[in-house]
Amino acid sequence: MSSSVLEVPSKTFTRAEVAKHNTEDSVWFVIDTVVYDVSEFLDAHPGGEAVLRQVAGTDATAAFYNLHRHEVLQKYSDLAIGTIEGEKQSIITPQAGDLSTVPYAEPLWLTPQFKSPYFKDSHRKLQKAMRIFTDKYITPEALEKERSGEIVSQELIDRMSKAGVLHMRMGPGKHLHGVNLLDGAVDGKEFDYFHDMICSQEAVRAACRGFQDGNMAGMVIGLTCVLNYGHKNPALKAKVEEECFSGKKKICLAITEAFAGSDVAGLRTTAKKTPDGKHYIVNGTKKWITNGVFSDYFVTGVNTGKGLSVLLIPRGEGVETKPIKTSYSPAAGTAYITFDNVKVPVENLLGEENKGIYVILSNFNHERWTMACATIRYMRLVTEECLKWAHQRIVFKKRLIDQPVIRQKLAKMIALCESHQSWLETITYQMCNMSYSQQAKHMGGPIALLKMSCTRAAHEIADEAVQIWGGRGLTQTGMGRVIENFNRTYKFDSILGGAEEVLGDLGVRQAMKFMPKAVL
Ligand code: HEM
Repeated sequence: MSSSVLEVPSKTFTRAEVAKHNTEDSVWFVIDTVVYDVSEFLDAHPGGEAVLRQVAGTDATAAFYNLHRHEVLQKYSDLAIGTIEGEKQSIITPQAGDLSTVPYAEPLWLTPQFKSPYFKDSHRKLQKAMRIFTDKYITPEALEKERSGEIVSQELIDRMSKAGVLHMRMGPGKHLHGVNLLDGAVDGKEFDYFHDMICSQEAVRAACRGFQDGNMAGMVIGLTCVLNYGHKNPALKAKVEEECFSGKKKICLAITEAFAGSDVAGLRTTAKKTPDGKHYIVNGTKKWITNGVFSDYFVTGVNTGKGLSVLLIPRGEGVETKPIKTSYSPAAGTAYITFDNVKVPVENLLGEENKGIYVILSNFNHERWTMACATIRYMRLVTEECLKWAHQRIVFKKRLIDQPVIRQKLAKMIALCESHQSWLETITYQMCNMSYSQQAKHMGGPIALLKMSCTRAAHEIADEAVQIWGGRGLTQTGMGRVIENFNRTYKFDSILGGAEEVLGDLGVRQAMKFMPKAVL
């Protein structure tokens, strides 16, 4: 663990010296033994000048932590002028890659006193490397883009490509063989679903749900169809694979329409073959397409007369995308797409004509499981934030944690995190030990039920978290931003990739397939 304290100038002062700086021209105070000179910051302080003047010359530690996140002090470190003589900072400043020391903030397998049968050295190495990568590169950009609504930068995409992060997001497979994954944290041939789970769960810690989808989620669900069903046209498959993994081009999955959400059989976008049989002419619309705004390729569900087919459509004449305003950030690049007489070579058909349902279904389990990984980890992050806040927030002359009603809420949140993570790990273990066809037969139901259950749990956790945080849980900046983001966005996971109700029903119907014929 590399946690440390804030880096501040080495000069020391006595508390008596600090006390003198409570004048019109000079305002100093102490936070965790560090001396701050805010005389030039009074005008710029978002909380106003008066509150800073009220604590001038005193120890403002309790007042500060009642209102700010510790990271504020990292950001404004140039206000620190030294420390109090003979005293030491006690508040930990986390470093990139650190595990949290807050109870229940990490899954059990990452908590030193607990053991797990599932995780090997390569999982632990990957977790560490992925956390450093997320803390250093993903989180700072996520925070900026989530706010501005701009899409992910080419710089970050290039970095993810070079580090093999883009490749790993697609899950285990041949596309990882021979690729250098985070400086050798794991060999591509050994990469299993637990490594995959780690990548999802670490990246979500940036706590920016719109950016999280904007950060190549379209590729995770779209490129898979090309990898699994592009074999009829190996040259095109190789080209698209290379372009997407190198970050040069972006791809998304375009299935959903205004007419048909989870009901993929009801699609109205049509693809009709030209008389010479060389092209399809595509007409129709798509709605809520993640990354559609900036994608170069659209893996598109079309009606080919006798059924559903899937076409790889490059951006070009007749393809138009425009952003849709949703409750999460425009950073997700959510699009409304129109296809207007778009000419697509027949070689761009993925899988068989009229049998596109298999192409789409081929990735459903992985997509839903990935969403469960992320939701469960985001739930834990929210719980961690609540534990920290309850520990430091003082109201009615007591810390929140001293109120039994708050402890009840936290107990429920912790139990939901632990139970869903355990269930996820059990399912992941089965996936690691099954062939693709066994997974298709046995895991569709359990994964559907897991995703349904964790988005219900997310609903409970969002609700309790906002109650614990009050107005801050509804405020996009400052201390409660993680809670606000989660509360505003957890619903995406209960709709995307199959609505809760559809998945619950699927889980039970799948189970009934194995029901013994005998009356029990
Ligand atoms: C070096 C010292 C300080 C810095 C750099 C600082 C910075 C900030 C920043 C960036 C915010 C915006 C909200 C956020 O991002 O969390 C804020 C809000 C605020 N600050 Fe400070 N602050 C400092 C010290 C203090 C102290 C000592 C007090 C009170 C005695 C105080 C009272 C407030 C208040 C009342 C708000 C508004 C909080 C809210 O809207 O919930 N600040 N401060």
